[in-house]
Amino acid sequence: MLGVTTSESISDLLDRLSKIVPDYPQPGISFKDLTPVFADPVGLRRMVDELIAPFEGQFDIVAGLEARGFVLAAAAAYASGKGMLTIRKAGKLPREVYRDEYTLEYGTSCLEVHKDEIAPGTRVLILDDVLATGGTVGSSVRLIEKTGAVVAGVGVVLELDGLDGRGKLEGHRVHSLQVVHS
Ligand SMILES: O=P(O)(O)OC[C@H]1O[C@H](OP(=O)(O)OP(=O)(O)O)[C@H](O)[C@@H]1O
Ligand SMILES: Nc1ncnc2[nH]cnc12
Repeated sequence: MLGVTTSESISDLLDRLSKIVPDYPQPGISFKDLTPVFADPVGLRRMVDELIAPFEGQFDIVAGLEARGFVLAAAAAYASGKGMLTIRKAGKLPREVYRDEYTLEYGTSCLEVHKDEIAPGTRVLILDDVLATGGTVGSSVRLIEKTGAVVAGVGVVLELDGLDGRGKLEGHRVHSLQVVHS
């Protein structure tokens, strides 16, 4: 297994591979960089497997949130034999969209989804790398619900404590692989 013992916990694996970058992208923000985990073959597989395991049999499609969420969602959709719902930043989707503006830890943004991408009632598993204020995932929940689909659950690799992202997702099942101090 490429030098990684199978007994290593996901938390230890994330501690070993991820990087913390102080004052990025703004002073005062402690940025949790998961790109080294994406780059590691065992790391990527472990993250994806552990994100989808609690939701097995409970979702029809995996939603990926641009940009880092795409990495996890595409791999998870492939691994579970499902498709991926593409949720993009504003202005990138070519057909009619639902749009939702939100704030996140270091600014404001806007997400969009194609209006006709999924049928009403479709059970959607949302995956992203980091849950901070919950602005991004909360926005995705609203977009998915606008299409008439149903949020089956939310999976994130890192949940930053102290920012109450979970509080914005009341009524939804949130599974995080590691809770970290922000
Ligand atoms: O809980 P929140 O406060 O919303 O923060 C979490 C979001 O912030 C990051 O995305 P970012 O918008 O920086 O975009 P990127 O994936 O394109 O780097 C991260 O990938 C999450 O989607
Ligand atoms: N502190 C942080 N590190 C990485 N991604 C983030 N998204 C929002 N806050 C973040």
